[in-house]
Amino acid sequence: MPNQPRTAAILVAAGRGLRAGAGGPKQYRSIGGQPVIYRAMYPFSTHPQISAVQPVVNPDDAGVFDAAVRGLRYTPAVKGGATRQASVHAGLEALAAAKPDIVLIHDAARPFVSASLISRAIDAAAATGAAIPAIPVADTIKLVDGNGRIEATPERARLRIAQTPQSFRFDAILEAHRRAAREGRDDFTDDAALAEWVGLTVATFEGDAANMKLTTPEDFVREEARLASLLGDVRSGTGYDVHAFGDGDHLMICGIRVPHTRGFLAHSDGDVGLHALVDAILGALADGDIGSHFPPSDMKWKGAASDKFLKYAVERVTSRGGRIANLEVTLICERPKIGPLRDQMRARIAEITGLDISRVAVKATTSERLGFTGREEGIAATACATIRLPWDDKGPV
Ligand SMILES: Nc1ccn([C@@H]2O[C@H](COP(=O)(O)OP(=O)(O)OP(=O)(O)O)[C@@H](O)[C@H]2O)c(=O)n1
Ligand SMILES: C[C@](O)(CO)[C@H](O)COP(=O)(O)O
Repeated sequence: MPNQPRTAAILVAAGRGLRAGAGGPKQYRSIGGQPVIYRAMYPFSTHPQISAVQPVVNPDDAGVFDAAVRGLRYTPAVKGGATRQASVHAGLEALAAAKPDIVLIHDAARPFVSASLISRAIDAAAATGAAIPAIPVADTIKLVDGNGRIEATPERARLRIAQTPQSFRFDAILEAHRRAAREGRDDFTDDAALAEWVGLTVATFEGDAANMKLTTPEDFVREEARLASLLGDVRSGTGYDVHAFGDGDHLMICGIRVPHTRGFLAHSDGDVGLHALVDAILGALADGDIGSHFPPSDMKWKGAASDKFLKYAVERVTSRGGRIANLEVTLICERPKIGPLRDQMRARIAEITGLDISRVAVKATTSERLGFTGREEGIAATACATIRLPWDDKGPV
């Protein structure tokens, strides 16, 4: 095994979710405001050790699949089979040409998988060749006959609940699936069972009680309530920007054109208000700053309208499944007078960001004729953004 094994992930999503009741296949239903499959795929798509994410879907779901995972990194989906086992096999065959060293196989119906569980799965496969996440059993389990009479009480301390992502050396699990297909075995409910059948030793590693599979309508009700009760991953960021005045007859401030006796000296349109907001949002995401995303050295941004920058920052939040709770900007200048323009600016920021205007504040102050803003050499702006990400790899704050 190379030092840095190439690791792919298969996301099986071709099931019909019959046990979950009405509402279409459960992986496309919403949980905590996001499609189940988006939550299940996101930690794989963003994991630095996963080189490819291979979804397996039912062709009837192609449209809803595309919409549900928009913005995530994955290779084109392949068609699933009539059973979970057949769907996994289809995913493995799709990866056969790329031949990764390790493959992780995950249920799209397990939306609460974390980055750390994925890392454990990769480490376990690298160390053992075949491993699954497992959690201890809390209740006593009975083995019963067809009439419900107890045949045996297995020793609870040795029982485990099997989860996904299950991780394997790619060539071994592909060969195991091919052999099962050749021999007409299609009854394995997980890949570990199939691996055991071909004689592989399968290890276990620490699973995660939160990484449950959504199977029944009650699972949806319970997990929806749990998510609603969480504060979520709330973050705030601040931004600051300054632009000097030059020649001109108008200024762009907070997305609106303000007639003025001066213009801005700037690479873009010089909209200090929007620039400060972009930095506040990127700050909340710990995702660099406006200069790192739109370098002033890049001629592409010369004279650019700053609403593009703000839209981009908002998309950085929404593509992570997050939402902006509120935006606030304070403009520091003697002139132009911001008060009469305040609501127009709030409306424009709300329009650019898709927020309700009640979540957008525009404030202004002078600097009492002190400093560069007091001397009317330019305008400064500070901003603050609060965002809420739906969950965090390290758990809710
Ligand atoms: N033919 C199938 C059956 C299941 N799966 C996937 O395997 C995972 C675990 O299966 P399960 O929870 O049983 O899902 P369903 O088969 O959809 O559910 P049900 O048995 O209630 O119909 C799910 O992500 C499901 O989409 C699949 O890709 N192809
Ligand atoms: C693979 C699995 O999620 C491990 O617990 C489980 O076996 C899937 O079973 P299902 O019958 O497809 O629900």
